[in-house]
Amino acid sequence: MSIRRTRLIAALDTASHDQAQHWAAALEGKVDAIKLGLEFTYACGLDAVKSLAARQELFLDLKLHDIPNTVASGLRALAPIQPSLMTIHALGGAEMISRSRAVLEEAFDDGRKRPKLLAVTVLTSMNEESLAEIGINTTPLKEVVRLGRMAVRAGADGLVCSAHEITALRDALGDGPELVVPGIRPAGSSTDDQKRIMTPAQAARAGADWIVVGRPITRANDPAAAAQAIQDELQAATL
Ligand SMILES: O=c1ccn([C@@H]2O[C@H](COP(=O)(O)O)[C@@H](O)[C@H]2O)c(=O)[nH]1
Repeated sequence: MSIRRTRLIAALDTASHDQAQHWAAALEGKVDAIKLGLEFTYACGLDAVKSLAARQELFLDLKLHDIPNTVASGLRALAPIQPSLMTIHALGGAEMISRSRAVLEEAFDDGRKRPKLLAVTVLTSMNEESLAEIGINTTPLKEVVRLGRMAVRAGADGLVCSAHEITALRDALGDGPELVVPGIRPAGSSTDDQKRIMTPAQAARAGADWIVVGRPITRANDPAAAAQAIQDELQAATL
């Protein structure tokens, strides 16, 4: 059994600044970080991202994927927001990842805490069938480990993966890389568009550093109570 503490990130997926502020305030002290992604950032802008980051630890999940120079420059432009975690796609390749890491090292060479650079491996909304549709004829597990090895070698601090791949990634890469795990569904909740899912307790036992939970919290009648129930489940799983 793992002795890591698995931390909870609430994904605040909304196009409304008021809604995100409301959730963030309700979840303060109940979650370890908030996640803002494409929907919020495109709809509300970077000043709104910055204002939410001032109150809570931030996972800025923009999943950059472009040529190395464009991704590295994008990260340089995002650096003033100072998130704790930020994402690029592993499929952008080793040069893109190493240049991204170098840009972050440079932007934070003044002693401020550098954001951890996470490479997204295979989206948790994909299964073996959806991989085959894009011409990748292998299992998500093998593909995640292949991409994960390359990404960590190139300079990623961690990986976004599903809970199903944690054990294989730890075997391949050790305890170093930060494993951030979406596709989390408390027992009985709707799977929505997620394919590779596990419960909070299963992900904690597998050794996730962070779990990312969106709709099971934000669609609950009482998001703070839903987050607290997940924290209780995480704690019980690692006792
Ligand atoms: O592979 C990935 C990468 C990122 N995500 C993000 O996590 C949350 C999950 O939201 P739920 O509502 O709990 O499904 C969402 O913001 C995704 O962009 C992911 O799900 N899978």
